[in-house]
Parts: sequence; C-alpha cells; structure tokens
Amino acid sequence: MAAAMNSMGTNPKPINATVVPVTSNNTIGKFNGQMAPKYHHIWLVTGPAGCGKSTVAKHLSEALNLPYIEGDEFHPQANIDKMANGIPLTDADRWDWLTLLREESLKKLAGGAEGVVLTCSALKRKYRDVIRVAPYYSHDVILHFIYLHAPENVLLERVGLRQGHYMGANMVRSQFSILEPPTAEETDVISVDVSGTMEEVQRDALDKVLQKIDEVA
Ligand SMILES: Nc1ncnc2c1ncn2[C@@H]1O[C@H](COP(=O)(O)OP(=O)(O)OP(=O)(O)O)[C@@H](O)[C@H]1O
Ligand SMILES: O=C(O)[C@H](O)[C@@H](O)[C@H](O)[C@H](O)CO
Repeated sequence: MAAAMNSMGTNPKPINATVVPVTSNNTIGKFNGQMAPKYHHIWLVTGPAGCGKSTVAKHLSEALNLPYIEGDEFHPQANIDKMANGIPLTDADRWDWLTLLREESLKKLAGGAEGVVLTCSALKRKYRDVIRVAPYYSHDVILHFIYLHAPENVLLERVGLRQGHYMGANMVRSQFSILEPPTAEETDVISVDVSGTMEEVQRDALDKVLQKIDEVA
C-alpha cells in the first residue's frame, strides 16, 4: 500500500453526491425526489492475457451505460513493442501505466460519469494496491475488482485463436508465472470463472455486479 500511496497524483476533487439508485433489474430506480445517496463505482476487470477483460468490460459498459476505459490503450508504445516481441513487462514498465489508469478513472468520475468500467491485467497484489487507493479522496467512490479466471490452457487456446492482437499465445505463460490471484483479504474482489461460453460469462459478471450495487444502494 505504501507504494500505492507514494504514487498518488494530485488530490482529485471530491465528487458531489447525486441522486439515482440503480436497482437490481438494472433499470434506473424511480425516486420521489428524495435525495438518496449514490455511489460512483469503478469496475476494474482484471486477469491475465486472454481471460476476456475487454469482452466482459464492453458488456458491462453497455449494460450499465457506463464509459469504458480499455487499459491496453494507455500502455506506452515501448510496452506494446515489448509484448509484441514476446518480452514480458517488468514492474518498472507498469508503475506509470497503473497510476495513469487510476487517474483516468477518477477523471471520468470528476467529469460527471456515474461510474466507469476499466480493464487492467493487475496481475500482482501491489498492482491492485496502486489502483486501490482511487477512492481515498472521494467518500462516494467504490472500487471493485472483477477477477476473471480460467485454467492456463483455456486462455492459451483463446489467445491462439484471436486475430490481429499484439499479445501472442507465447505470452500467456509469462502472465501466469507472475499472477498473484487475489486472496480472501482482498474483499473488494468479485471472482468470475470464465471457463464457460462468452454469454455465460457475461451474464455471470453482470449478475454479480448488479448484486454488488444492490448491496450498497
Ligand atoms: N468466454 C469466452 N469463451 C470463448 N472465447 C472467449 C471468451 N471470452 C473471450 N473470448 C475470446 O478470447 C479472446 C480474448 O478475449 P479478450 O480480448 O476479451 O481478453 P483480454 O483479457 O482483454 O485479452 P488481453 O489481456 O490480451 O487484451 C478474444 O478472441 C475473445 O473473443
Ligand atoms: O500487465 C501486463 O503484462 C500487460 O498489461 C498485459 O496483460 C496486457 O495488458 C494484455 O494482456 C495484452 O493485451
């Protein structure tokens, strides 16, 4: 956590509470003018290459009508070049990228977004801790990790079938070699088994997200 705190950027402005609760059937709940507290959720979809982060994040973004930040778009070119050449990233390659994703998420909320969906592999605990401090300055921001998991051979096959992406199947092994699955003490994590079909995974992820929203509404 210390590393995460040290990397904190300028204090983001507290976000003013606004109104509308979201009900479990994912419709915007009606309200009779009562000012109900509302939380701004950051849904951070994580997991190793090929686990379906982009697939799930796009589905959540559409279903919840929230902006979607594709973490891979914020890698510096040097990182993309390394991965495209089969060279795994190091901690040093990732620090600024992780901080940038945290700041981008807060920027979306400060700009008026009700919430945000973000993809970031966040393979190690300390990577998750860098982004975990996002709610530090805003009492109505809640960060959730949505950890997508499946056996390595399943992801190998999926990445192998994928066309036109710089991350090749040869990199999946390196992702698993440094992967630190979230532990029970990381209580802000929602786990989703992605071994099933895309439709099954998308439905399971959305159900768990809506359940989490209901819990805090
Ligand atoms: N449940 C699923 N069943 C079968 N194929 C899937 C499933 N989810 C995703 N895919 C496919 O697997 C590949 C990887 O999915 P996706 O790009 O969403 O993963 P990712 O975690 O974002 O990958 P990366 O970290 O490399 O960007 C894609 O070709 C996608 O269509
Ligand atoms: O942490 C990392 O090693 C990288 O972020 C990768 O996970 C890529 O983001 C992604 O998997 C490829 O698109």
